[in-house]
Formats: sequence, structure tokens, C-alpha cells
Amino acid sequence: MTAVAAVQRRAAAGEGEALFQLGLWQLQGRPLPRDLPGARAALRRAADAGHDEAQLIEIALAANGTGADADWHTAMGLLDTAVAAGNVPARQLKTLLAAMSLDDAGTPASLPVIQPLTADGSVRRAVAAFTLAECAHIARAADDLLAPAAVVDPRTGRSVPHPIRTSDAAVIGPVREDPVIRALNQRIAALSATRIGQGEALTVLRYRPGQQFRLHSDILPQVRNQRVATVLVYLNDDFTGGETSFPDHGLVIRPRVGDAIIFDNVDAAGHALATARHAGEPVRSGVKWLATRWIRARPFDVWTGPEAA
Ligand SMILES: O=C(O)CCC(=O)C(=O)O
Ligand SMILES: [Fe+2]
Repeated sequence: MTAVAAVQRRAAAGEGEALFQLGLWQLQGRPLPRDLPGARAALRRAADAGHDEAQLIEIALAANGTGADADWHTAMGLLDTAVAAGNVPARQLKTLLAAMSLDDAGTPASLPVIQPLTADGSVRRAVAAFTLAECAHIARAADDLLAPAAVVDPRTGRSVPHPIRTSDAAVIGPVREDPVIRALNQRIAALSATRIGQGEALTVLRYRPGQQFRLHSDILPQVRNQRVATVLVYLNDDFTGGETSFPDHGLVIRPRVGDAIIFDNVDAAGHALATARHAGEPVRSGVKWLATRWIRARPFDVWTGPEAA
């Protein structure tokens, strides 16, 4: 019997760890075919068998609409069940959510003030848009995934390690997009007046001394579903250097923890804004943590990608 068949047999017998493994394989699409509803069902049964991690992933997928339509109410019900069963990370999620003002759909009930930083209003700032605890949660969700950053090579359209960005990066995909991250992505959508489905996965960048993101545009070459806007969130500020600069605007932004910077990459007609080019200046001392969300023109299916939209 193959290893896969062995896991399938143990899963059929209701064993939590095997059901969890099966669910992950169905999410990854390897070594089993991708089956998002099937993954949900497997994780559901693993959670019932007392598997805490399966329970947490099930909650995330319910909140972000993987394998079924996004359903905040269901996600909150599952979260309460997990908390009642003594799932400690679930309780931490609950505490963070309780401190947010959210409506029934997990979208923000109110928004921080947004101030223009440039005369044309194309670069804006929301001061203290995220709390210290929220910033720490985003950093924690990415911590074990950080790896040298990759960017899209303009000649091939492929993702490659690139000297322009020398930081480490981590992508917080649907499995990691727990209800707190989901609610923060909703806040980012509201801050940028876009729909949550337009956002690429929240990406965390970590810059050590000397690391930087050289002058660039977030616009991608030859794509149909363009990155129309970007939202940056500073996750800490106990470092020197690491300013975000927009040289065409003569603008140098000193990162402050919790501040969000929102900027347009295209004009009202959808054409690339040359003045949107910007840089993450080299960090001089300490470590800079930042979350970035590149926002596309249209919503897309996270599993098939923005270009399938
Ligand atoms: O690190 C910064 O300040 C800039 C980051 C950036 O340009 C990006 O995430 O697209
Ligand atoms: Fe950028």
C-alpha cells in the first residue's frame, strides 16, 4: 500500500492526524488532486477528532472563503467552539477580534482618518491604523515562512530572487489568513476603497541592516489585472533608516508602527503613474518589519491567481 493510501485508510477510520494530512494535501493539490470542499470536510472531521491545528485552519478557510463562500458568521461560531474546547491560539484570535470594531461580516465599523501626503493625493497615510497587538500578530503569522524575497522578472514574467529587493519575505496565503488577518485585510480594503478580493495575499517583508527595496514601481509588466494600488503597514519602528521614499514627490516617510501608507499606482484612466515609483531605503540599524498588500484592478480567485481574472 502506498503512503497516500495508508493515510487515506487511517483518515477513513477517523484518525485526526491522518484527516489533517489529507486536508492539507487536498489544499496543496499534491500528492492528491486539489479539492477545496474536500479539504474543508477533512479538516472538519480532524477538528472533531480533537486536532487543534485543523480546527484553526478550518476557521481561517471559513472566514476567507476557501472551499465554500466566505462566511464570517460560521467562522465566528467555529472560533467560539474552539475557544470552548481550550484551543489557546483560538482564544488569542478571539481577544484580538474583540478589540476591533467590526460589523456582522467582519468588515470595519469605522475607519481611521486618511490624510494626503502629496498635492495630487496619490500617496496617503492613515496614522495608527493598526494596533501594536495587530502588528505583532501579522509579524508572528509570517515569522516561520520568511525567506529571501522574490520579484517578477520583467523579461520572463517569472518570480525570481532579485537584487532590487534584498529583504526576506513571507506570503500569508489562505491557510494562514486567520480571522484576525482577514479582518485586517478588510481594513486594508476599506482604507484603499477596494474590495477584499482584489488584494494579493498579505506579504510581510523583513529588512535587516543594509537591506533595502531599491527604487521601483509596483506595476507589473504585461498583466491584464494590474496592481492599481498598494497599502503598506509598518509593523515596528525600532530601527533607523528604512524610510519609504517617493522621489518624484520629494516625499520621505519615516515609518511609525501601525501607520498605513496607501498609494495609487495608476491614474483615474488606469494608466501607470510614473510618480508612484518608490523605495524602501536601506535599514541602518535594527530590523524593519512591514506588511504590504498589492491590490489588483479586479477581484480574482486566490487559488488560480490574479492573471486568471
Ligand atoms: O519597505 C518599504 O518601505 C517599501 C515596500 C514596497 O515598496 C512594497 O512593498 O512594494
Ligand atoms: Fe513597492
